[in-house]
Amino acid sequence: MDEVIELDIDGIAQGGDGVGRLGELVVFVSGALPGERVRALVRERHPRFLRATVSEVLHAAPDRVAPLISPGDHVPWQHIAYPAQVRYKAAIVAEQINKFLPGVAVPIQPAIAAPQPWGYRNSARLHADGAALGYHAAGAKTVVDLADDPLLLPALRAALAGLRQLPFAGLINEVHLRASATYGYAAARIDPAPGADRTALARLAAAWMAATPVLAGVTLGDEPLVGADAIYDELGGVVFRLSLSSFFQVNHAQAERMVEVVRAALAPHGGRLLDAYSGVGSFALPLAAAYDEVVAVEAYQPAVEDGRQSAAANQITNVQYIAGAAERVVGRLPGPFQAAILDPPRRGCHPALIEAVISHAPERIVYISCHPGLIGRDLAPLATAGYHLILVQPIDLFPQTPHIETIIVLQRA
Ligand SMILES: C[S@@+](CC[C@H](N)C(=O)[O-])C[C@H]1O[C@@H](n2cnc3c(N)ncnc32)[C@H](O)[C@@H]1O
Repeated sequence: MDEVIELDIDGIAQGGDGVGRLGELVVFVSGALPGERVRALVRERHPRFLRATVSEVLHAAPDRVAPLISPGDHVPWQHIAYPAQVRYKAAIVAEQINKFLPGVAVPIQPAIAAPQPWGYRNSARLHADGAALGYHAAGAKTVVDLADDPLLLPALRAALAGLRQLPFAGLINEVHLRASATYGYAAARIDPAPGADRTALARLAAAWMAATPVLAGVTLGDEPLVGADAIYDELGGVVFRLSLSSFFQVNHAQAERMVEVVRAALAPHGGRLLDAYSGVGSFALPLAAAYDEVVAVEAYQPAVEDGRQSAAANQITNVQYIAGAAERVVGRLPGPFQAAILDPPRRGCHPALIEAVISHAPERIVYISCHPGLIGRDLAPLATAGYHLILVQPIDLFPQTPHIETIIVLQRA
């Protein structure tokens, strides 16, 4: 029989679960908030901790609000009032840094709240299963059919509604939607179902575009199918060309704030800037005018192509893009660099990349994290090499979810 426990919640963990205790055991309870007493269903038992899911809230915290979408697995913090989400995120970052770098002073600022806690996402990855179209259920491969998603920008909600009217069953496996926040339109990439006929896919794409005036094009994987195969958006005063698979921050308003924070953190500018894990150049291109030269290193070739085309279209001539793994490329670059930006994917920086950056001895380093649990691991060698933290700035790019973005500025001693 399923085990039900009753406990008080007094903390919140990296990953988003409420935290309580049952005797000697720590219990991570999804859907629970600090200050609550809950009944919870045990999902996993480990020697020192349990994982459980709230089944009944016996005493609700003042921060609890009614969820907007059901079941809403992709918005696991929608039961938390938005100001509290922002507070919890800064607290999680501070706790994670203290845990991994004990004794290091952490100059943490309050998290920068998003101007729009809903209706901000400029991209979505939807899965199709027969006539169902939506996100995967939490921790499973089953597709939860999704009539609408208020987390998305209006152009993407229109694209989703347009596709749902059409006979897509058996033709598509996945759909990646990307919107231009600045210009208010969208494009889509279809990953076909096995054996789907290309002509039928082209007909579906054309019908989808006819039903959705804001949809400018549909690609089949990376190949053009009907209409546009990229979108254009602005960031930091630069017009970017974006293929449908290149990385671009999902929250445009907060990406603008990130560029501002990074620009201010690196002042005084001048000399050479290294932008490692640069993507299309979201920092490299807006900051180019402040440096003699910027070297942008990115492993994903389509993002490098987008970056080069964007640089040319904006008449930016002092940014050099290098396609390759940062951990192999950066150590071989000629120095010196006065400043470096490190913005790795969720798995954090490769240790060889950190060593290579240290060898270039930049005066200032901006490290951008989307995984607070790895900040301590990545910063430890920098701290040992004499860099100290001068700013820790969480910024909320992902309202309604426990994901946390943090900009960390380090200065060479
Ligand atoms: C979090 S994104 C940041 C992109 C960019 N700074 C931005 O804000 O748009 C991480 C980027 O690192 C790239 N990447 C992943 N592994 C890499 C590696 N080993 N070397 C270089 N780039 C890598 C990804 O393709 C992605 O574009």
